[in-house]
Amino acid sequence: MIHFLVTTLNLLKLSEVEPQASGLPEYIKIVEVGPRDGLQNEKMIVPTDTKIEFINQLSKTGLPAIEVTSFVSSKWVPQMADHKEVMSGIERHPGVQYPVLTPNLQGFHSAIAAGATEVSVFGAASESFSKMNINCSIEESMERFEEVTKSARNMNIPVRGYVSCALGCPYEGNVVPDKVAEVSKRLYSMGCYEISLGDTIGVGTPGSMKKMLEAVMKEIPLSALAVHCHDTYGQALANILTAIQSLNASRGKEKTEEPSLTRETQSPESHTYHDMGVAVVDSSVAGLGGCPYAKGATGNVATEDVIYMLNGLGINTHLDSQHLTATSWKEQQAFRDRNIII
Ligand SMILES: CC(C)(COP(=O)([O-])OP(=O)([O-])OC[C@H]1O[C@@H](n2cnc3c(N)ncnc32)[C@H](O)[C@@H]1OP(=O)([O-])[O-])[C@@H](O)C(=O)NCCC(=O)NCCSC(=O)C[C@@](C)(O)CC(=O)[O-]
Repeated sequence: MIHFLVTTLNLLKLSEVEPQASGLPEYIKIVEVGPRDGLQNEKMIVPTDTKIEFINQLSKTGLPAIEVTSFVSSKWVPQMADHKEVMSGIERHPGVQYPVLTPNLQGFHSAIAAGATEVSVFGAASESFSKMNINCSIEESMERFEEVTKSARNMNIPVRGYVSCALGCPYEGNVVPDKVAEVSKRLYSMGCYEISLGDTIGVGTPGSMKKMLEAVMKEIPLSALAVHCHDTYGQALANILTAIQSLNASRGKEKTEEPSLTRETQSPESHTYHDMGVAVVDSSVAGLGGCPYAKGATGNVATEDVIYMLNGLGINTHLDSQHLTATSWKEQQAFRDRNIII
């Protein structure tokens, strides 16, 4: 409640801001990660039909992208063991992207067989986290992702790339921005159309977010970046606000090499991405989330809170926030009815 009141009070001031005048993007694309990042961390397995219903409800809210599941080993993440059933069971709405996580070629082929039309590879800027999360070094992960992006290119499947631990690692602590930039550049160069920078354990602050983005933007264009914030220390909205503000002063190259499938070709509409801040934000309804291999990390930033802030800033998301909040609430009730605690 206090959080809600504070947010409301701040937005009374922020709503007077003109997006263009203040260097904010006109439109921000929300990538909903609740069904994957949210549910992967639940203690109790969410039934497959509940997941499918959850995703079908989310599809009606106008979200442009909903991360559905991950094609990972069920021994590593039992919550995602029903990936094939979920992927093939959901209703697909025109104009909505339904990406899934694929750590290697095996996952990629299973995802495609189940009907996936977009995949995400997920690397890290920390060696220890890479080993704990996907059981290989950063270098080995890049070799696997090269295989995935090569196969994806041949099939015209867009690939998104994650860089976890962009603002800190649960095993190594501090992560230097240059390492985040290096891993991001490799993913972008191999053809990932967008790089989502993950504050996996939610330790970032506006200060560290700015420094990290400055380093990454020297290597890849702003138009290919997304932020993925967890809210462990209540910094997620402040970090997102930092990321979406104009970062012109620190921008390096606007474009290096063009990946085969760009965000513009994937977005439901064409938007202005240049001269503003980051224009893609990952979030999770009801703040679901966490990574099973990042102990202590709490949920993602709540989609409802992000939309509320962006509405107040006059930024378009093309989302029905009331419908979204109702969906989130209804899903919480559905999970509670089945004794699944969120
Ligand atoms: C990557 C592996 C598979 C390597 O796991 P491994 O044990 O090193 O793999 P392997 O190649 O040695 O194979 C061992 C077994 O796994 C199977 N296997 C191999 N690949 C697959 C696959 N794709 N799907 C299903 N099964 C697979 C393979 O068939 C074999 O089965 P067995 O013969 O023992 O029965 C494992 O470490 C894994 O599944 N890790 C997933 C971890 C995960 O999902 N973490 C959470 C997501 S990351 C995250 O949340 C962060 C993010 C993205 O949200 C951003 C942020 O917040 O920062």
